[in-house]
Amino acid sequence: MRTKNKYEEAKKEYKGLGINVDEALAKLQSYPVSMHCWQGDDVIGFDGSTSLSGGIQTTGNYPGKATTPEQLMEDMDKVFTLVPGTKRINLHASYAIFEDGEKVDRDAIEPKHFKKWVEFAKERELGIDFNPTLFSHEKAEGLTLASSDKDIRDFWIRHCQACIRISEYLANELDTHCLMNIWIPDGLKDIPGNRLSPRKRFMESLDEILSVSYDEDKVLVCVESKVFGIGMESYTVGSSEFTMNYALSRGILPLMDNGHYHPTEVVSDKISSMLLFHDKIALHLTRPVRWDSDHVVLFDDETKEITKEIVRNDAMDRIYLGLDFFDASINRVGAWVIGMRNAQKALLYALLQPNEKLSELQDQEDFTQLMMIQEELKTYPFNDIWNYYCETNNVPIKDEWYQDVMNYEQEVLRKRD
Ligand SMILES: C[C@H](O)[C@H](O)[C@@H](O)C(=O)CO
Ligand SMILES: [Mn+2]
Repeated sequence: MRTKNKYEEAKKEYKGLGINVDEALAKLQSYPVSMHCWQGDDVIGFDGSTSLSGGIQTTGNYPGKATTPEQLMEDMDKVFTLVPGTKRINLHASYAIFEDGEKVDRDAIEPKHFKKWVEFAKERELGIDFNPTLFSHEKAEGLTLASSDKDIRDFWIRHCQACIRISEYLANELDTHCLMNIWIPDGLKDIPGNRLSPRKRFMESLDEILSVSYDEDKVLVCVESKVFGIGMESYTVGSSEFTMNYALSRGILPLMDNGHYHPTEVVSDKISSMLLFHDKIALHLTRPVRWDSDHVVLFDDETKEITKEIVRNDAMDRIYLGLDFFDASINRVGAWVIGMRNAQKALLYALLQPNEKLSELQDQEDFTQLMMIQEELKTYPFNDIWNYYCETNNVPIKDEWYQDVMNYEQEVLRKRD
């Protein structure tokens, strides 16, 4: 093996800090990261919508976007050959696959519309996570689950109930849980005349959605908060306080997306508080640049701080991690690979921290040593461990994946346009 000698040397250095590298790698290997399908086609889906709404936006026009389920699956397969670790996939309801000219509206989708995804996942031993799609639809031009129009509310309630049935089907077929995340884009551009009523309607709609019977061990329903969206700058119905209180009071999971808070707030600082009150929580890993821009996840400080919180709080079995970005300005497969590899890298970085020692130093108020160790660790031979992990996972080391993506672009993506 090309990476073995350097790995053995690096292991000795980490051992000096009391870190068991083999144990860290074993933990990393089994921790699933859920890969969002929507990076591959700019959040468009296959159910007929042609433009993205809901106050989120993809920018860029890089060639080669997937426009069919087959193309999207082909691109995801390419990514899987280049990313180590255990993966799940995360689908939106708008990625339903209709066959033989059939087409139903979102409130009538059924498990059979996801049969091809189940086949795809089974062949690759992947779990599937799921999301109702309450945007990019004529009935989502105003509010959805919080609408003052009962017909609109009822349509989206039926949609979310259908999604619970589909999530249960996915969980049963794949013999693993399905995380079902509800995010609504409901909000107002300008100062509201009434903040309470839409939130009350949202609460009642959610209660009605959750009134269907389903296996709560298999379908993990969560609600994702947000602070603002494009065109909803002044008020979002599903605010952080709303979703936290709703999730806690109804025994479902809160989902925190690190693009969904005020710019100086960080999700890494929220995780420990949430863990004290919730058995399980979910995260969307993204990169907000000045706003919820959904840039590709990097190996940056906040990504590392988030993964450190997952690991050091001994919460790898309590925190469900998924990615959420969409960049159409660069090669979309490359974007996925970079984001997924960085999520894995950040988890590894977190697993290679002397957490007990750091905690002791904090309690002893030895802040100089605490800072010193954290800084010195930044130049430890982390890369030698990462390369070994990639090689043992049969995926390229270092930048060697890049040429593969470029060849794929020439041979597959550019032939699509
Ligand atoms: C497409 C996703 O569901 C969406 O990005 C949501 O999770 C979100 O973060 C909206 O800002
Ligand atoms: Mn999100």
